[in-house]
Amino acid sequence: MLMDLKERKQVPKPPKVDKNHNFFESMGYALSGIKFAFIHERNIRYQILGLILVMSAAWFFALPIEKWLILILTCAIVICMEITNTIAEWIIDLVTDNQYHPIAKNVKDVAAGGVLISSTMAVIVGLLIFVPEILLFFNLT
Ligand SMILES: Nc1ncnc2c1ncn2[C@@H]1O[C@H](COP(=O)(O)OP(=O)(O)OP(=O)(O)O)[C@@H](O)[C@H]1O
Repeated sequence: MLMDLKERKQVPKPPKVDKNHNFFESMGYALSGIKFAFIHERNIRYQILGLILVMSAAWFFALPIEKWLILILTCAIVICMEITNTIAEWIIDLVTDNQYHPIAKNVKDVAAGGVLISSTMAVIVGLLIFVPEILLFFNLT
């Protein structure tokens, strides 16, 4: 009887492939997805570091709420585009089994283009918001 229980404990749970049954289950898998992306994607780590630096600078310059909102939304767009790019890369690698395909190239290039556009816009937004603050801080206006 004791042996039975011990053996049963060692049986690995089958991988989950059905739908989530409640909000907390969905949340748990979403958080593990973020953790996985953070561990495996260097760019996401850089972007989260960038988010922390931008938020610290916003706090340092005591920016008004409107500018906080713009910065938060801009950072969120960049991180979400990076996550979309990561999804595209993994799906392509899964489907092509890492073999060359011209459509796979287009999908990956377009996804990377989305990241490039959002990051470029984020840099412009950052310059527009922070350059006047820096000039004011050093009395250069
Ligand atoms: N299966 C494939 N078929 C055709 N081209 C591919 C394939 N896999 C990758 N490529 C090409 O190589 C490029 C880099 O792909 P890769 O998956 O390494 O992205 P990455 O360098 O990890 O991107 P990131 O810098 O966003 O993490 C793609 O943009 C694409 O042009």
